[in-house]
Amino acid sequence: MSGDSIPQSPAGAAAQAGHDARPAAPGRDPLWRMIALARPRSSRFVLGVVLGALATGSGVALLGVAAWLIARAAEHPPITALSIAVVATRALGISRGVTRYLERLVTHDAAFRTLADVRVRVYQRLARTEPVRRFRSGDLVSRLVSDTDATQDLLVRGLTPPLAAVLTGGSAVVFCTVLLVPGGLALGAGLVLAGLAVPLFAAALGRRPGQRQAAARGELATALVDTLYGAPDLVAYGAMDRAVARVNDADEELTRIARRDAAVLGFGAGAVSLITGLTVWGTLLLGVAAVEGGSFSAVSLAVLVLTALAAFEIVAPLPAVAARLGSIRAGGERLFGILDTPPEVAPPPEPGRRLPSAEGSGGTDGSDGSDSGGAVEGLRVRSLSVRYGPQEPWALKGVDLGVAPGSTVAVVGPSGAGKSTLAAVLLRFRDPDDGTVELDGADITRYDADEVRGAVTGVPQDPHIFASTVRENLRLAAPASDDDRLWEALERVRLAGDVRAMPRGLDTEVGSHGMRLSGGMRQRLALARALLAAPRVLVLDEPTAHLDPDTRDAVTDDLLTAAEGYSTLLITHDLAGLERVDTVYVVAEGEVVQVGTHEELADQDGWYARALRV
Ligand SMILES: Nc1ncnc2c1ncn2[C@@H]1O[C@H](COP(=O)(O)OP(=O)(O)OP(=O)(O)O)[C@@H](O)[C@H]1O
Repeated sequence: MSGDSIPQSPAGAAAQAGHDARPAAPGRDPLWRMIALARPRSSRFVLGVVLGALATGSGVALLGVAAWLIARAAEHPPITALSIAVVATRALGISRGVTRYLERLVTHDAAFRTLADVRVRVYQRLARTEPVRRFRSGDLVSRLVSDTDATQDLLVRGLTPPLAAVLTGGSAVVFCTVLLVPGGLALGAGLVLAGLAVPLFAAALGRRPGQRQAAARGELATALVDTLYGAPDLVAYGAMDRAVARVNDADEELTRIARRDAAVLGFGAGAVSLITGLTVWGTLLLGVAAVEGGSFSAVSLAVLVLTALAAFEIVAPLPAVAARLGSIRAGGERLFGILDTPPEVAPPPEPGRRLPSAEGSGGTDGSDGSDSGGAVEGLRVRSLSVRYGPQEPWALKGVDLGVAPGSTVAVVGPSGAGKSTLAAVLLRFRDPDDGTVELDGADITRYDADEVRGAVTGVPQDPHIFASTVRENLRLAAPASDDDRLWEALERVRLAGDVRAMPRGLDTEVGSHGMRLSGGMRQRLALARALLAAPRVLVLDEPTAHLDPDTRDAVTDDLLTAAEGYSTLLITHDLAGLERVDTVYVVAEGEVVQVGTHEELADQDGWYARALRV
């Protein structure tokens, strides 16, 4: 069959399309998309804007009333003429504090709740693994922490204060215009300049450094994580100085950006102060002229000028917020870089559907029968073809193989033959482009990845051992397991003796990445963990790839002994121990080229016999 002529199954085509797409670019500005994340809490944010407007409005009104009170008091009126203003001053002073407190409470509460939703979405996306493999670890941490926090920054500082400023600023302008039209217009012009023109300019100035800031933070985190985790190798190869220099470079870049950021902030604050001064002077001069003309009272002049002065307090924080929009937008882009990462496996047609039980061998799940008709027990791979992109060569081409219940099957072949691709399909990390994989008669692409991984599990080439105790590493697979079950699993993989000899037994800390264990012990621990999950099929993907030749044979032997009774698929390029497996499939360039027992293949002319002789 010509590789390119293999037709694609719907699931494969969907996954292919998803895989080939770069992180989806929905075309909308990340700032709007971040604001849209807050939609479920929109009523709280609206309440926050109203409270913010009341707080700033109280502040402006307080100064206006205070100005009236002082100016009117200078005319020595009867005390009753001042009593309402005295009460109003007290009331406004209290309401300013109370509404400000409530505004902070409501908007922060809404922002933190939104942030919690966003973090859950990001973690759920990461749990589907594609982003974890696509991004470097330090960069990923930076995306998880700082870039997710950018959403909070936008919602708390970038959303409610400008909207509250529009409400209060507009009211102040209307009030001042009612007092004195030229004064109100001057205030309006000043507020537009300070609250709109300066922030827009600050946003334009801050856009470039802001964009670079998020990436620079990611670069610094990546350089740090690489240096810390790679320290032994860096020291061994004398490359530590270069790694530290990379960290320094990233740090200097971040400092340069912070300096530029500070300059933009300084410009914004200075420009607002200048405009405030000029506008207040302008209203004062216009007011004085009106007083001299006899059309305006001296008391109103005091109110006009102090109201104008107070109104600028509303817009003063806006340039700083605007200057940060560049880095917030860049943080949003990086955040959506994770959320938009396309899935490598298509979602099943009926999410949440359970795999039919092994005893039922298909047909018990109420399916339409297409994945249970003529069901065979165990794992069955039929005409499986996979490639990593429409232009890529086929990694697997029309592969057929089966693992009967309780049997052990090995897939062997040279590097690049497609063995790991097969493991990825079986564990539902990739979809077939053509063909099917059936577990006890059920097509695995019709089930959620988690459901499939509960039934097909195993030991990857480089299993992750968590920086915790032996017990916790084991209980990851079966949290309810008691110690007897854990010891049973350890006995089975021949690790119990080693763990008993450890100072704290099951409570021994194994170190980061299991560094306090030998390579063989790590593989055994990973297999014990897989056995505790009680899978229907065990997939051992090159379980001894990282071990030295002496340990390799013993570990393979022990793993095969431990896996006895399970349906086991051993993927390996190492032929040691294969006399113990029931069937060996030889894969080369994505195709099955030989099938048989070890003895049969050893007698045949072919890759297997040649590899045995090496
Ligand atoms: N993520 C990927 N993107 C593109 N091509 C890939 C990817 N992973 C594997 N391939 C290609 O698919 C083919 C099969 O690779 P695979 O890793 O499955 O082989 P393998 O037999 O497991 O090799 P090894 O023993 O060296 O791991 C190779 O040509 C490889 O270059």
